[in-house]
Amino acid sequence: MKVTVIGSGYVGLVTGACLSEMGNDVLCFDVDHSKIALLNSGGVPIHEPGLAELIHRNVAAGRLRFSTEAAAAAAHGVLQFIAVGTPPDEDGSADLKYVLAAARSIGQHMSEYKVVVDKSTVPVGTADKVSAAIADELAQRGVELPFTVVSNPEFLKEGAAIEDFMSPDRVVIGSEEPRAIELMRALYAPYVRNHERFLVMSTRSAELTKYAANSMLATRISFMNELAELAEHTGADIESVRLGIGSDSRIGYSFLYAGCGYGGSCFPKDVKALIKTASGHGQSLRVLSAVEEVNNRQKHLLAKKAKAALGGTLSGKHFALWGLAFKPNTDDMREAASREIIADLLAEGATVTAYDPVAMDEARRIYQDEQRISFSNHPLAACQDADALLIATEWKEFRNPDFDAIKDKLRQPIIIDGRNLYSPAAIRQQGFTYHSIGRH
Ligand SMILES: NC(=O)c1ccc[n+]([C@@H]2O[C@H](COP(=O)([O-])OP(=O)(O)OC[C@H]3O[C@@H](n4cnc5c(N)ncnc54)[C@H](O)[C@@H]3O)[C@@H](O)[C@H]2O)c1
Ligand SMILES: O=c1ccn([C@@H]2O[C@H](COP(=O)(O)OP(=O)(O)O[C@H]3O[C@H](CO)[C@@H](O)[C@H](O)[C@H]3O)[C@@H](O)[C@H]2O)c(=O)[nH]1
Repeated sequence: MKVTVIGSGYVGLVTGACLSEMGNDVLCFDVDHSKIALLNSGGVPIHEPGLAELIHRNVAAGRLRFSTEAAAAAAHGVLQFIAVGTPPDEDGSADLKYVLAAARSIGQHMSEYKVVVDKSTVPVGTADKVSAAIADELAQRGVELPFTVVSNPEFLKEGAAIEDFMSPDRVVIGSEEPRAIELMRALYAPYVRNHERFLVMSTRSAELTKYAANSMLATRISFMNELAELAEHTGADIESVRLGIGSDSRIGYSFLYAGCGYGGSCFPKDVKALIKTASGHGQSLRVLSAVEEVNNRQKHLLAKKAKAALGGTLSGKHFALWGLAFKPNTDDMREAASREIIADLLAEGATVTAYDPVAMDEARRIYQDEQRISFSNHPLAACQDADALLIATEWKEFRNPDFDAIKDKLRQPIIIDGRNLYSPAAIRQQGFTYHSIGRH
């Protein structure tokens, strides 16, 4: 099938690469000329396991191309995927300017039937706005052409994006138009082996499903983070509690890890946007507001623990920080807990040496004007003369470090672990003062 993907960011590239892998003829379009130039010269702008290989293979096979030509993009696919960003507005609601610009671009250039697929995460009612934008462009051109707008939210996780796209838990299609539904069913047939996992519903239900999924997952995390605090007060261990409740098949183990807060380009923005959608309808989402509040507090916890561990002041102290990405296997630092931790430490007069296996280029870009943070190419070297080691991301390589070497490097053997990587008893036996989340 001929497919155009509008937006060659995280979701656009994964979508384009995975659709071409199954034999579709895919054109990825982006208004960012430097990004397309990079892709056309064999580069891949994001770190995602398996993505570069997939892109290179399908480009070589002639099934995947990149372009900045809006007219060529609109002409290419009968399916036009919109996968552009929906960042938060100043008030927290999703900013639709990129989505509507993409819709208008289709309307300006299309010359035959198109199925326009909203893959971006968009608030309830956006499919109607996309429809109106395309219809408006067609009217301005004085032409009448058929098109259908379908909602097809994306549920991939960064770091496991290819696998999530290739073997999805479900594919959600919001449409009531049989022709469009059949095209989508044919496109996704190789990926969705269990037909019950191809869920067709109204566009509005599909749009809300995406926010509901992310909000539910964020709720589980904040719930556990709040209980972790209670565990600290009461002498319970949040890890034991996680195992105790996760073994109930109605609850399950996923997304119950307490830590230094959820980040990334999705949970914080989508929780905010859903709260905003509800308030636009005169409804207050009280549970979700608490989820956000708990998460905001959680991101400040590591600096608070560091301050308490170092006698009540951070001024003049130096810290090693392991982990900058918002989670492992990505270089993405959007809304990462590390950013709040760094901000808190610097604000109180401390300095930081940070290490991350893949996010250091991104961090150097973010902190290019900041003298009080430096970077080390080795986790051990980052610990040199630090008053404590802080851990913000659970990269695999942090799980079994050389504790003796860490102790030699640190000024004081203090570890403040925002991801509960080590056994508190074992690490204390090694001579460390160890602070984690919700454990003793
Ligand atoms: N990143 C994720 O893990 C993830 C997962 C599921 C859903 N989503 C959602 O998917 C959407 C895209 O997210 P992302 O992380 O890929 O964003 P991104 O910021 O990585 O990429 C967006 C791309 O769209 C391009 N763009 C903007 N306007 C354009 C236009 N008019 N025409 C062509 N290209 C245009 C930008 O130049 C950019 O390259 C968002 O709504 C996001 O919430 C993201
Ligand atoms: O038990 C847990 C699980 C996750 N996290 C944190 O939650 C954040 C988000 O993690 P994750 O969901 O794995 O990453 P994303 O790539 O942001 O993926 C989420 O957001 C995407 C964009 O909408 C969705 O498509 C995915 O289904 C959804 O999982 C990260 O900071 C994690 O450290 C925890 O603190 N505890």
